[in-house]
Amino acid sequence: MGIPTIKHVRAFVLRGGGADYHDQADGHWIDDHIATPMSKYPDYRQSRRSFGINVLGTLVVEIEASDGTVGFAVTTGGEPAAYIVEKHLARFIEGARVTDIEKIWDQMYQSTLYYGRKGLVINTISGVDLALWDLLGKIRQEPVHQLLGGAVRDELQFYATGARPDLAQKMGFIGGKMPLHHGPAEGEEGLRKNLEALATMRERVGPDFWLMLDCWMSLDVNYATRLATAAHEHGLKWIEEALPPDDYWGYAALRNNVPKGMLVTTGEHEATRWGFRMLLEMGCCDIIQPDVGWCGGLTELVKISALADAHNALVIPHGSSVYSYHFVATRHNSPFAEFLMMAPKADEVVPMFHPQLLGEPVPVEGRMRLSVLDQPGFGVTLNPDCPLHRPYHR
Ligand SMILES: C[C@H](O)[C@H](O)[C@@H](O)[C@@H](O)C(=O)O
Ligand SMILES: [Mg+2]
Repeated sequence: MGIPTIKHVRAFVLRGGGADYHDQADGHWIDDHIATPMSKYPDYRQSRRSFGINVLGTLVVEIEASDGTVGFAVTTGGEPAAYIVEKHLARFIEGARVTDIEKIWDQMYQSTLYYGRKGLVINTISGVDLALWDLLGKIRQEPVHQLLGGAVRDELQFYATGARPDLAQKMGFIGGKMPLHHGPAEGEEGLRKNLEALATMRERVGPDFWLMLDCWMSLDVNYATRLATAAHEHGLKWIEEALPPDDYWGYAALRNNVPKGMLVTTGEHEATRWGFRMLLEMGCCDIIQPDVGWCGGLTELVKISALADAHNALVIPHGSSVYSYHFVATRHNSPFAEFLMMAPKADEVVPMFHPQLLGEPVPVEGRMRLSVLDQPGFGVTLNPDCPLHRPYHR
C-alpha cells in the first residue's frame, strides 16, 4: 500500500493554560512578581500577564491523512499562528506525503524567511512539525522516540521549575529551579532579596540538592555577574537566561565572569540551528535549552542537538511536555529534563500542559520510565472538554 498523503491541516486556538502555560489565574506562583525585561516599568512589575505574556494562547495543529489517521500538536501561538497555518503554510502541507517532513519544514521556513526566522512564525512551524511527527508515529504505530532512532536510557530524570524547590526535593526531583523575583530596577534591595530567597532555599534543601535561578531575560551583564558571584556561596548550579536572547556578546562575557564551576544556560527563546550556532560558536553557555515547540520543532531540534554535541554542550530542552520527553529519551547529551510545576502553589505534580492533553504522563518520584512513552506518536489525545475554535476556517 502506498504512503498516505495529507488531506487536511486545520489550526485551532485554545485558552487557559496548556501549551501557553503562562495563561493562568490569579495567585499562581508563575505570575508572582517575577523579574522580566519589563520590570523596569513599575506598572508591569507585579504580573507578567499585565504586559501580555499570555496574550497569544495555544495553537492546536491537526493534520489528517488520506487513510483517515489524524496527528496533532499544541504550542504557543494562538490566533496569529492559526492565520499563518491556514493562509500560508497549508499549501506546503496538503497534498504532501506523510513522510515529507524534511521537505515540508524547509518550504515552511524558506517561504516565511521574509517575515519569520524567530518567535511566532517559528512557533507556528514547530507546531506543524510536531503534528507531522505525531501523525507519522500514529500511521506507523510507533512512539516518536522510536522514529528518532530509539532511546539511549530506560528512564528519564527531571529537575522541577517552580516556587518550591524544597517540596520538589521531597517529591524526588534532582533539583529545583526558582524564578528570580527582582531585576536591576529594584536596586541593591532587590539584589539582597534575590540572594535571601536563594539562601533560605539552600537552608531548607541542604548542600547537595541542585538549585538554579531562572532570570527570564531580565538582567544586564554587571547585575548578573554580581548575582552569580554572591550566589556561588549558596551553591547555585546554574544561572539561566540572564540576558535578552540577542545579547550573544553579553552571554559570552557573563560566561567568562561567573565563578568557576557555575553553569550559564539559555536558549528557550532562541530559534533554529542558526540561532543556536551563534550561542555555541560565541561560547555563550554551557547548556542550551531550546523549547521544541518554539525552536522549529523536532526536525530542527535534531539538527540543533547535533551542533551542541559537537560543542560538548548539553541540550536540556525547556519544559514542553511529551514533545521534549520523547526527544530527551533519545539523546546521550540530554541526561535529564525539565518539569514545570504547574500547580498554583508548586506543591503537587500535575501534567505540564493541563488540561489540554489526555494521557499526558508526569514524573513519579522525579522520574519517568521510558515504557510510559510507548504509545504511537506522542501518545496523547486532545481533551474533548477543551472547546476548540477554528478562526480561519477554509
Ligand atoms: C519560571 C520562568 O520564569 C518561566 O516562567 C519558565 O517558563 C521558563 O523560563 C523555564 O525555564 O521553565
Ligand atoms: Mg527558563
